[in-house]
Amino acid sequence: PTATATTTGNPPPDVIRSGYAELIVTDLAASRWFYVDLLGLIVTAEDDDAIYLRAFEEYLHHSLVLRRGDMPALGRLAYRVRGQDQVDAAERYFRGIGVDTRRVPAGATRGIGEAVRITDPLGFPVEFFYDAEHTERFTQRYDLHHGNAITRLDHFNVMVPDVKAAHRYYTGLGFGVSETIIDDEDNVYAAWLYRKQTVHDVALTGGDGPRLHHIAFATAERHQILHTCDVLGALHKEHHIERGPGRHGVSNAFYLYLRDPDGHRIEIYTTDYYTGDPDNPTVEWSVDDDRRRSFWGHAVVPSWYTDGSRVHDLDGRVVPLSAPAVREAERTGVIVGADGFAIATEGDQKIPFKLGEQV
Ligand SMILES: O=C1C=CC(S(=O)(=O)O)=CC1(O)O
Ligand SMILES: [Fe+2]
Repeated sequence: PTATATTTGNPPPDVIRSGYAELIVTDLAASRWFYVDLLGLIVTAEDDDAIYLRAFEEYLHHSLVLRRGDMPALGRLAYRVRGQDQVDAAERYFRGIGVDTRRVPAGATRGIGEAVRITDPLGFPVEFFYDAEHTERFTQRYDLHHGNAITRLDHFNVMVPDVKAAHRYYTGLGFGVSETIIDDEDNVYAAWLYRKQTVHDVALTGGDGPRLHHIAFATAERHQILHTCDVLGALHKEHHIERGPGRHGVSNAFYLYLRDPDGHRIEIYTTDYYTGDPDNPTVEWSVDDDRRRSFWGHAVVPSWYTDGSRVHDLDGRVVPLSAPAVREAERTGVIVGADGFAIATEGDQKIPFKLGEQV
């Protein structure tokens, strides 16, 4: 995929992957239990206000920051670019398209070098960085791995009122499109876009936005996801499981969705597929195909479509929401749109035990 220069001729920054996220949490100790004791992320650094976490294959300072705040929110999504010169390119490109663009000094985020922060055209707080402190990579520290060893950050999923506009924005940054959910009336319900050579670094979910849908981490193998489920059951904390475990249609990944103590959604994800050739084809799913979200046809709980985390602007204020301008086809009469709560049928018979019949 090739990026398109702006009208001022400035090419977009060369993004290599989703780099880190900052989540605002209301109880740092409760969040520490969830992300460190339960999920097994490694603490690179911590102080009274924040915890800096990384996964076992990661050698940069962190891929997740938990920062204490009064209400849960997304503080920032950060993409790593290919070099410090691409931070400069980001500044030129985003000033060129007229969005709020600010350069921050090294250390503005502990462990991260000089970077550029924007409010992107979709309303999200996004940082572009390269320089970052290196730390020990625990890939083979099996003495420290729990049974659910998380290997790395995989992707962001964001909720936007206009998926098509968000799709245009990200393809303009040179992201490839690996998969979409569409209908026969040219509606796009969701899309998955990538810079690294897997299914996505960012996914677009239709709904009121800007909101964060989830942050996803990868494990190496499915059994590590199942171990997290067993641990939650054993601890009688099973209420943290929102959806799954299961197999996705889109991405083909094996998945589990959790809700952290503040309700932020975290996906644990493994075995998607390679997308690195220039002619990698886009997989298009019909919104009527009940295998799209869960390949085995499992119902998707309503909260997975309706809930998301509010986002901060660059000054820490909550960004107001916009609703989808055009309500999707009224197959379900639900404002989330046809991609949620589909009515499953066999021939002309509705299937009573499927979710769409129950909401
Ligand atoms: O990572 C993902 C891959 C697939 C899906 S879906 O539920 O299959 O649409 C959701 C997701 O964006 O979380
Ligand atoms: Fe995901």
